[in-house]
Amino acid sequence: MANVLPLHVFSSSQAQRTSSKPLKLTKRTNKSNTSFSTAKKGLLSPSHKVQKLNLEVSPHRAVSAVRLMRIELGGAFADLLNEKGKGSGDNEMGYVERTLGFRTRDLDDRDLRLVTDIVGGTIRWRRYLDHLIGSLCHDKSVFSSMEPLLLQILRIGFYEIVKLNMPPYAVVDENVKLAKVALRPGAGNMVNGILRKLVLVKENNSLPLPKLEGDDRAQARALATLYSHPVWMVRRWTKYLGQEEAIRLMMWNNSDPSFSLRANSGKGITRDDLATQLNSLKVPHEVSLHLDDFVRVKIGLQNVIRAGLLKEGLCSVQDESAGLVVSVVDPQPGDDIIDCCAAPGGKTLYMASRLSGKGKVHAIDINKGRLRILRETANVQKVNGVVATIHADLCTFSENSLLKSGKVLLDAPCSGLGVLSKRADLRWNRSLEDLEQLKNLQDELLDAASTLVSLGGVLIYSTCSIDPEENEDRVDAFLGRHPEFRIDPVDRYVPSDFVTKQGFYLSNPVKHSLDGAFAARLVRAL
Ligand SMILES: C[S@@+](CC[C@H](N)C(=O)[O-])C[C@H]1O[C@@H](n2cnc3c(N)ncnc32)[C@H](O)[C@@H]1O
Repeated sequence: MANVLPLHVFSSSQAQRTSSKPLKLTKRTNKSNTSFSTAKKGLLSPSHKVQKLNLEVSPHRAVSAVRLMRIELGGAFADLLNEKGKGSGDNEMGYVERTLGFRTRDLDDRDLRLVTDIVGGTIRWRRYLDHLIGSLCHDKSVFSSMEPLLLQILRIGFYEIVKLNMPPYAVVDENVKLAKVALRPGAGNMVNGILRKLVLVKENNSLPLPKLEGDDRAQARALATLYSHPVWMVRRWTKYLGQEEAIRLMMWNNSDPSFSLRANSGKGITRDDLATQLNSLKVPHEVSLHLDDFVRVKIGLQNVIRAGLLKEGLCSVQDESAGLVVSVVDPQPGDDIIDCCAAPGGKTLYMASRLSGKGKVHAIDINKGRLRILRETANVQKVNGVVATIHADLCTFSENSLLKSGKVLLDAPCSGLGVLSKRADLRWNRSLEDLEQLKNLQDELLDAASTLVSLGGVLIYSTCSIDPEENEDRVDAFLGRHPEFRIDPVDRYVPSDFVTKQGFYLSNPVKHSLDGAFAARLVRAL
């Protein structure tokens, strides 16, 4: 980290005496009005002469607490790639300084790993953790009016003790220190009291958790707390999958995600080349059983990012479930493909790499910024010669365009219910109402995309959802409106294990240990 300004090292006792605390945290009443102001302008200004360095607070906890605040306010993402892709340690400490008014020592690799684990885990387990915290506060109003930073510190402590099984008294001490320095001594005392109660009930094996009993509603509420998901998701999955399978799915969503890397054949990189690079970086990996260009990585993605493999376009992070959607499209050299909702380009770029320099992928998207990312990545990955971007609303574009193709992909906006293990915060940002709106949008986009399919051509409809109402039901409804289309079973394109009875592609997180994804091939009559 480039410390260009003189540092003033200070201790927690000094911190408590510091009168110009930059953080003003409002009381938490509900999520939507949660707010906190960042440091006073003076502390942010480049002319500020002294950075306060606190060596007593553990860096990963300070960074985690601030990141959790930012995620709740919508200013950050919880997934590994976003947090690490930015080169991160420096950025993160900058946020700590601007938010809390002090820096800690620089984050090392272990700290960065801990931040990832703690932030991801604390978000996934939020409902469970809040239930425990609320139960151990001496009265309900203490929890409901708790200030946001204090709550985040408690969630971190609870997660470390209950889910990471870290040495409890060290966790108590460290989080008390953080609360004292970042807030005030009284906050430290409160953290101390509640965490110590937790240690006691955990040691006695008497965590105050709900029992799975009563009617369906009561059981759904208990499961939602025990496995930390919104109640509506539990009810939906119980209805579609049964209780046991729903529990397995929630356990998958709460597990540490693994990532797949795609060797970029567009740049002449083979999977063997990628494996050699990973070996030299000491990143353990396994080759994909389903796709020639893919490897799976459980740990060490940080090393891959730091070594610049992504930046140089040698490989991309792409889940095999998304790669298999491209297999369903079956791009061949010389093809002209329309990708209707293309940005940020995961599938466009993989399809482009499979064209071996011949043909074109027309990448349409309504979002200019995401489309710019797609263009830049296509340049880096050296597939820009076969990618043309079109910034447009698919619905108006399809009304006015003469462009038609024998292969049209609609990777529709969806709930993302198949990718909850990677997108830790997504479960809390989705509602049943969103699902209804998305279904209408999916129908509209399907109708629009279908007009771009030439006679005898194929429309591939895909989502990263496992919800039948976004998948099979949308296809059924489409076929009802468009009798000129029929289902083309996907068994020629993906392993039989992924083919549903109706001939669709479905990757099931529990069964395949991949993200959930869906695709249907719909052929237009000649
Ligand atoms: C699921 S994402 C696509 C992901 C992409 N296919 C990939 O593999 O990286 C859905 C995309 O649809 C785009 N979108 C939503 N409504 C649209 C519309 N009316 N016209 C065109 N694009 C739209 C969004 O901007 C978003 O980028």
